Amino acid sequence: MNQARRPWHSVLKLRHLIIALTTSSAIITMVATVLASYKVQRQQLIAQSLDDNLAYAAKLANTVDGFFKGALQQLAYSAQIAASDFGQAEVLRSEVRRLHLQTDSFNSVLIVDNDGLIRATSPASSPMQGVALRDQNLLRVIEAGRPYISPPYLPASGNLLVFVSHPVVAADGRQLGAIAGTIYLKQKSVLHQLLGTHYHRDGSYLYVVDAQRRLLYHPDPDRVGTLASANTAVDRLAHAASGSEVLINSRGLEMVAGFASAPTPGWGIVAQRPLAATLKPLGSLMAQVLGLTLPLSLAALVLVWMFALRIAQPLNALAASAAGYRPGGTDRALRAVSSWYFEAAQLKRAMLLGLGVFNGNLERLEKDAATDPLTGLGNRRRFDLSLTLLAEQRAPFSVVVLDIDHFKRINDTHGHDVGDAYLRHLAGLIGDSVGMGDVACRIGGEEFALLLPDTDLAEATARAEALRRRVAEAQPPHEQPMTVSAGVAEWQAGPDEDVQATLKTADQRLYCAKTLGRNQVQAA
Ligand SMILES: Nc1nc2c(ncn2[C@@H]2O[C@H](COP(=O)(O)OP(=O)(O)OP(=O)(O)O)[C@@H](O)[C@H]2O)c(=O)[nH]1
Repeated sequence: MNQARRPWHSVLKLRHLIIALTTSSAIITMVATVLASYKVQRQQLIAQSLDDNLAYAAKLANTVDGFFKGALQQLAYSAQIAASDFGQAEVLRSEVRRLHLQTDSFNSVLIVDNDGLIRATSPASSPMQGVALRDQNLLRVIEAGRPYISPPYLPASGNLLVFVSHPVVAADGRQLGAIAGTIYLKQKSVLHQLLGTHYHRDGSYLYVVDAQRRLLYHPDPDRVGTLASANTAVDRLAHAASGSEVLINSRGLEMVAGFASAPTPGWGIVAQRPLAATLKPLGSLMAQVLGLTLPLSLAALVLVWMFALRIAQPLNALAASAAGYRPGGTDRALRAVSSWYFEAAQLKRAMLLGLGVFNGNLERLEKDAATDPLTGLGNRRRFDLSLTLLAEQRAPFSVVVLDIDHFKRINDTHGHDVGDAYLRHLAGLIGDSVGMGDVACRIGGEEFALLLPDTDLAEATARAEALRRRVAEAQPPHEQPMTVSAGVAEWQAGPDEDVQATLKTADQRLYCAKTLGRNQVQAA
């Protein structure tokens, strides 16, 4: 079936609007809170991880730096001993052995003379014993003429290593050679003890680079000795800076990195943790935030809903009253509306005021519709209605029909206006003669009628006679005297009683009064 669509304003109610408004504002507030909280928590987790990694990198850099300072002091001490007896092979061998075994700083120790010839090694089994250094990098141990830490070097043995060396200087200041300790980069060495096996299951790791960006330590052994991929941490370490930042590593992963440099070897240490691992607790943190926010938001929403409904209630009731007018009912319904706040109270007051005016107008219209404008008495309509009403109530009554005698003459002689004055004059006398409950009407041109409830024929005739006499005796509005004739009839409730027949009887008796000479009352 094709139903006509209702206009939106007849479907959309204030209650719906308020609920929609409050619900959407509650949802927006909650989403904004959760988003803001997510952002703050994320920033805090990253900041915390940056701080942790920087602190860790700085601690390790400090340890590494301390180690190299100590190692150089040990080499300086051994260099002094070696210088005092540089020609004594046994002294040199015993010193390198002591340094190697006592300090545990180096994987091997060797003394080399100015010609590059290795004079003593520990362990003694080292294949380098007696060999002449040919490699330019190694020759720098001698050429440096100062404490020196070499770049990574891959000797024939295949053990990637760095040299830490100190010149051996005679008492007269001549350099005799150098003493050097090796630190293996790929095999177990002091470096691994210092840095520990820094490995977390969450993907955190650290690596060490030298000033030329070569990797000296890395969880992936294949990368040790190669150049570190370019990133800002490595760039800044090349300038001996320290700091922390989020960067992308060689595998394209976002990492939260802290970095610090160890100035003695000129190395940099980077400790980093995957951003994803850093942000892992975010899920449970957000669940906590939601767990706290959601019940509060829902409780606030329910409260706002309830309050909104209370606000809408009087307006709903006022709107319902305005939707249809029921005489008396609308007025009662409006008065019953509990308008508990200013605007609703004002609206109710205005509606009651409007309804009062409307009811007044209605009453006046009804009255006007049943009133004769010339005399102010009831008109034919009022007379007929009253007649019907009395008959319906089965209450006995009498009817008197009155007519001005020779009224045409008054009109013809003095004019219509004077005629009207006579009509008003008679209406005044009739009005004075009726009591409570009686109905006096002008039912035709110069014809009047009285309905007298609970009045029998005799009493009605007496009252008609009294009225006739008053009219005859009263001072007329103009020089011509005025008399009236009247016919009286009585109505009693009964199976055949017809009010129209009673009226007709009264009319006939009036006609009779006219024919019998006028100025008289006929009741039979
Ligand atoms: N001034 C005035 N005259 C009216 C009005 N209505 C009716 N008439 C006049 O009333 C007169 C009635 O005349 P008739 O019915 O002949 O009766 P009458 O002259 O009173 O004579 P009887 O009734 O036989 O005594 C007419 O001249 C009407 O014009 C009215 O509202 N005002």
